[in-house]
Amino acid sequence: MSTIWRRGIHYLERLKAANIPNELIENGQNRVIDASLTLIRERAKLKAELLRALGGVVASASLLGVPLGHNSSFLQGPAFAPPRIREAIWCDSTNSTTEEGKELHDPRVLTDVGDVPVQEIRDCGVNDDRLMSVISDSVKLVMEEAPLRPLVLGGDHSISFPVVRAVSEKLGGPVDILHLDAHPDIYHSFEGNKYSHASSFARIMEGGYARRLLQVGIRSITKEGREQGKRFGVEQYEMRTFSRDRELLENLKLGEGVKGVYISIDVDCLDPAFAPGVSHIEPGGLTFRDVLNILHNLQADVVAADVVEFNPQRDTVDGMTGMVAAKLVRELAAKISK
Ligand SMILES: NC(=[NH2+])NCCC[C@H](N)C(=O)O
Ligand SMILES: [Mn+2]
Ligand SMILES: [Mn+2]
Repeated sequence: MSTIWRRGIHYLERLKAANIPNELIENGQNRVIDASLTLIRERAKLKAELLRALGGVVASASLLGVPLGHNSSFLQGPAFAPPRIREAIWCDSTNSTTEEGKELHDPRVLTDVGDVPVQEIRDCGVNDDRLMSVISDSVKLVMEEAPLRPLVLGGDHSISFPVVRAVSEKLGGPVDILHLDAHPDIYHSFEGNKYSHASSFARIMEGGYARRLLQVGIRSITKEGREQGKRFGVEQYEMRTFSRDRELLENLKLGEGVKGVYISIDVDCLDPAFAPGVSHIEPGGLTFRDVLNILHNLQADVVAADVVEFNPQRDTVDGMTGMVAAKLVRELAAKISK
């Protein structure tokens, strides 16, 4: 697949070459984007009205799918993840109770506002600057509706930048970020793409959207990854020292003195034995229980979270990684809601 196709500009170029007036193109793009935001806004409003009528809910997780895969440097399958994750969340092979006893069918724990229609928007020739703004705006629409808090389903990891930007702008200050990943995703730009999934945390740190960034599960890091980490004061916990760091990571307290805590889980933080359905297979990772121990013991006010990089096109036939991603989402919903 050509880079041009992946960046989604070919369609616009073709329309322009055919002498279609800019105004006509832009007007259509605006209408499609407005319609997309309207659907998310109205669903968020409805869910929040119901919760406020119930009363006594401080925070409730609300799913927002961002089916975007074109900023991946390798495979684009993560664009197909959100519906697979939803399907696995409600799969009858399990039940709707989280490990610590929260009930997922209870809207005070989890609701859903649907997906940002990424493909439909790109099909109108919308570029990535604008698309990233639409993602940020969608996240803000969810946060607008207390007690909803966004629980975002990726998508490749590029989506964390517009999501964290929105969270920080909406809350009016930086957050602390717990980022679980095999990779630091902090290249200044990757293959010339500043929105690459391998650069999202460079954009987040440059923007001043995070005070602390803790990266856990790291085992594929280049010289630039380490240098950028130092430059931005990132706390990088590498797998090669995990047995030593475990104690600390399983007793984290984050977010004091800032607006809250954001959790970003790249499914490839897990060892491929636990999660083979990812684009970037990187042996030597965390066990599923390592991740849950870190999450369950974390002391934090989690204001939003994402689960990214699940690639259904690389999953086993029984959808094992879909269940893994779904369980991460379920446990994050439990962590967020209160
Ligand atoms: N979000 C991700 N899965 N990023 C993977 C980035 C892989 C990239 N080749 C690197 O060297 O870091
Ligand atoms: Mn990543
Ligand atoms: Mn990764």
